[in-house]
Amino acid sequence: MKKIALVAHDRKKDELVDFVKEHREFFSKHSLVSTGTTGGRIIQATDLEVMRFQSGPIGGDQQVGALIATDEIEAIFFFRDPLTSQPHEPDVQALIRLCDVHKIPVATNTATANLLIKGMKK
Ligand SMILES: O=C(CO)COP(=O)(O)O
Repeated sequence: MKKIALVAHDRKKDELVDFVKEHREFFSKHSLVSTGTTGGRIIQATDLEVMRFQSGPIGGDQQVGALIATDEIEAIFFFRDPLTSQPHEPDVQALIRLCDVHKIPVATNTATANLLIKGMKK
């Protein structure tokens, strides 16, 4: 089974946690991976099983990217903070770029995330 990746910048973590809680049943049927801090928050809030990588700024985004490159990711929910500059912005861009290279659906906000879940349920 391919994996779903869950990633959120600090000011978007509450939104992603709420989103995962709202769609707990859907996410419970998938294999989940996450960057370090985001994954910790989701585990704490939901009891879902999540494989955690390093925190984003120290390589976690690149670890998710590596799974895209090896065709192990089905979709990414990456709630980005568009109003705060990130020290690892090149890693963020690289992750989004790899989604486009490999045609992996990536939802960067709740509106798209809801549509993506609808599409994946079919
Ligand atoms: O920085 C991130 C995505 O770019 C997320 O990393 P954390 O989940 O470790 O905060």
